[in-house]
Amino acid sequence: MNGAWSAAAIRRAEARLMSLLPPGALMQRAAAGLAAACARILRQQHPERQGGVYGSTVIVLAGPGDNGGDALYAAARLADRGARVFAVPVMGERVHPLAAAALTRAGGRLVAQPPDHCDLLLDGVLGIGGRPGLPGRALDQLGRIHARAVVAVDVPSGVDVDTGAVPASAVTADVTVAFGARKPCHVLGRAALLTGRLELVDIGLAPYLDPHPAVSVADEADIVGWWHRPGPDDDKYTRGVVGVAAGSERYPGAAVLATAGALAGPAGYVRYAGAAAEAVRRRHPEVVCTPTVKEAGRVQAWLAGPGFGTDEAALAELRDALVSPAPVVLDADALTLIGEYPSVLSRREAPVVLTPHDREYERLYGSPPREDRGAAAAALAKRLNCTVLLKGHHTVVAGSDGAVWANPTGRPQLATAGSGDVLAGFMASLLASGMDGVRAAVAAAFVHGRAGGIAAAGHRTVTASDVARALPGAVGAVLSRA
Ligand SMILES: NC(=O)C1=CN([C@@H]2O[C@H](COP(=O)(O)OP(=O)(O)OC[C@H]3O[C@@H](n4cnc5c(N)ncnc54)[C@H](OP(=O)(O)O)[C@@H]3O)[C@@H](O)[C@H]2O)[C@@H](O)CC1
Ligand SMILES: Nc1ncnc2c1ncn2[C@@H]1O[C@H](COP(=O)(O)OP(=O)(O)O)[C@@H](O)[C@H]1O
Ligand SMILES: [K+]
Repeated sequence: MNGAWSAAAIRRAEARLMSLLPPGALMQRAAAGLAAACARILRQQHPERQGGVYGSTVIVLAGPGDNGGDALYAAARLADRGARVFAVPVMGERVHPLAAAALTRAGGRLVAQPPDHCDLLLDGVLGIGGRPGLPGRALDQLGRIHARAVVAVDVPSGVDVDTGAVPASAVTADVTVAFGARKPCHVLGRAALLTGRLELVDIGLAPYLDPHPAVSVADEADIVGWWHRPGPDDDKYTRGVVGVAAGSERYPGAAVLATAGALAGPAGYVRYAGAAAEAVRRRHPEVVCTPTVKEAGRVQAWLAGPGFGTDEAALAELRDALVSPAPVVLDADALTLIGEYPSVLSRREAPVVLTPHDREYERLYGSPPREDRGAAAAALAKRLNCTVLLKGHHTVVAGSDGAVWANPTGRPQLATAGSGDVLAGFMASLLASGMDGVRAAVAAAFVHGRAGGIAAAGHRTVTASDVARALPGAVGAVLSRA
């Protein structure tokens, strides 16, 4: 598991580590890692030039704090290797004095107006001490400089480090070189998009970090650890039976896609309950169909909602699914029904996972999700005592205990009608196999995102059926990667 730590937690760890090191040592570690990352980028830009750094033009936007210090020290290292370096103080004349002196000694220049083209722009305006928004001088320079690559130092300046919100102007980076650990802005919300590719520089902070990150990020090893692989004593029942209450005569496709998602998961048996049995049987002969939830028999997890409507009959089906002691995933129309009749959840004790997109979230919570998407998901999870998977770019999962996970996979091509049905069916299969609600949501988003990647390879257009077809391959890729 990877994690992201708040600015305050990073500062606590930094204080512990710093007390054991000579003054300035940590900043030198950071600057050395940053300079190495910049040199790699310059080498990729100019493979013909020896080393890549010599003869390149580097501009530093230097803020008043240690973030500017890191940038200036790194730029000094690049100047030592023959880069032409121009540093622009963007907060009056306030810059890290020792780092500025090191840059000047190495042949770099502090200027008010740098060239308007460069190979690399180093954003050293603000780090974890920054409040959202950029100083005017930084904005002016960002507007006029054409950079072949923008590298953010630690975080893209201007973002809200602890939430990933971007309420005001901020830097858009190609690469962010972060020190010691991820911060929430690297993995959550719009800030995660501004981060670009993330490179972590190890400055020795890890042993001093709190054991629990503010935001967790799953990796392949987590999914492998949570996955129930069938053993010699398993049969189709012990692997878990998943029930899918989805689709209708009007929307049979939702049933087909949700059952396709369920079939790609670890459960051993998929039951379908609803009015789209004909379409489901035609596409998936292995699915056992009944007209209603009550007639479906026992399952270890239900999915209810996609395409099953919001009328009386749908509400009755939803109530029947919620009566069962099995965990339940509620998606789409079920979320609309819960918004209208919140009392149907009130006597429920077994786990529930809700999978809203932003408009569904608003129906459930009464207002749209805040830009702090981790807090938004956690607030809904707490209020309804459920697990919440808030969809979108960088999907967020929150448990009712406040735990927040950011999904690192996925791509905008997944925003295609029906892809959420596939996700919900797949998640229900994970629940049926015995995974708990938060893990099932985290693992489903992770693998679904990978399936989107496989389906979109080579810039192919992607439909929900493509995502469903790619899911078994994505499962295989994830389970064999760790
Ligand atoms: N932690 C670690 O382990 C390590 C940390 N390291 C580095 O230190 C960085 C943190 O440095 P930092 O604490 O000096 O804060 P930083 O973000 O540079 O600037 C704060 C200054 O900006 C100002 N200011 C704030 N918001 C503003 C705004 N919107 N617009 C304008 N001004 C604004 C604010 O001024 P104020 O108004 O509060 O007086 C204050 O003076 C960290 O990100 C990493 O790069 C590494 O060197 C080594 C290991
Ligand atoms: N901009 C985006 N970038 C990445 N993934 C996205 C984006 N927008 C939506 N998604 C993903 O696409 C899926 C869409 O689900 P949903 O909105 O429920 O669609 P539907 O109801 O049509 O099935 C979700 O997995 C969501 O996280
Ligand atoms: K920065």
